[in-house]
Amino acid sequence: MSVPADLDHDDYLRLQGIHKSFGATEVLRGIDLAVHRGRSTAVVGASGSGKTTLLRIIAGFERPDAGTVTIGDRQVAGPDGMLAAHRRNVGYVAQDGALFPHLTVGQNLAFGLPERRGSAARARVRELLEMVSMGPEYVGRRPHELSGGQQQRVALARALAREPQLMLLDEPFSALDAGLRVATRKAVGRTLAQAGVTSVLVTHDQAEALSFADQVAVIRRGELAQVGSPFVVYTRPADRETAEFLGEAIVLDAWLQGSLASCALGDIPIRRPARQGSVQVMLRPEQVRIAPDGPIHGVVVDVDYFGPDATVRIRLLPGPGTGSAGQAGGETISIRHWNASIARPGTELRLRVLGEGVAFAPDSAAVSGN
Ligand SMILES: Nc1ncnc2c1ncn2[C@@H]1O[C@H](COP(=O)(O)OP(=O)(O)OP(=O)(O)O)[C@@H](O)[C@H]1O
Repeated sequence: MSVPADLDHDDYLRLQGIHKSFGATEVLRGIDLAVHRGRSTAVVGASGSGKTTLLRIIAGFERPDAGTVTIGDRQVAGPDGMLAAHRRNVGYVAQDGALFPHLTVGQNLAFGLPERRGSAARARVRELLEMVSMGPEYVGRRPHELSGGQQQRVALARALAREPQLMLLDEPFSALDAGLRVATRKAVGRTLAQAGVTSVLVTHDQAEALSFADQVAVIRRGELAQVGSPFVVYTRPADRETAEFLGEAIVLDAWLQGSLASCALGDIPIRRPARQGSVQVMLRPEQVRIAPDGPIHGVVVDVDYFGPDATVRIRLLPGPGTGSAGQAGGETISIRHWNASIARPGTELRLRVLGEGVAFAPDSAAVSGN
């Protein structure tokens, strides 16, 4: 198969114009995505948005209706045909790890090796376990004698056994409880980065996507709504739906003049505004701080406490600091604060906004689900 002329040499995986329907359901509608060699991309989206279908197309388990998949310098799916899944040099880790339950850890790992027995195989099994931070004492255990996190790490080690250049991870941490999920995710991320393996993770968990990957691709109804670094997609989301999908957002009506959006939280600087006049301005809750000398006045409506911090709902009051557009206050916003006890309902507070906001078209719809 051909080498595409426009392949960026830093890209190890490139998808161009991928379409896929199942019967009358159009699941993927023109996906373009490039993943740099040795780097990680998280594809994040709501249930049913097409994540798994996309991963299965990259793996070679599904055929795209249109578009091309290029891995390394080889087009593996496109008008010229399909390269079989087992010839793509791709590892795949599913949600449940899918270890063989009747085989030991050592046998599960050896399954992927060209030589399954002998001292070389035993040494390689130990090396693979080491890569996922597990000692040789696990070799003789069966999957049911491991924790969920250990099972997932063995599944990753098994997928690494064939030394794939590309690792595909389909919600591999979602069955783990919160603490284990974070630790396993870190261990897996470190292992893949050290091995120089290019990886694509699909997840519906925004925090997981933002913390795991160098690049985040937000998928919505079969299309990529935005692709960028975790910092950029979180702080400068392309639209309101993306903003609200990726985290909590404060969205207020505003009037944008020059690079200042005037709203109930005062005049908010906007980075490179694309429009002027009537807009909606978006801030992340952590950008609004309680400050005794802050220019914005508000009154606490209620507090939702959950450990490291609390969500404090605040009704904004008209005050000297409110925007020049003449908003009279009355909007309610939710912010985060570490000390729930200073924010009892009815308490008057003063607020300060940090950093820049993002402006969206005024008719931006709120999240509609999928
Ligand atoms: N083999 C198939 N035949 C028919 N429809 C399918 C098939 N595979 C997926 N679909 C449909 O395609 C849509 C996207 O499914 P997909 O599994 O890719 O989504 P997802 O984003 O991974 O969702 P989830 O997070 O729930 O796993 C769904 O509506 C699903 O029902």
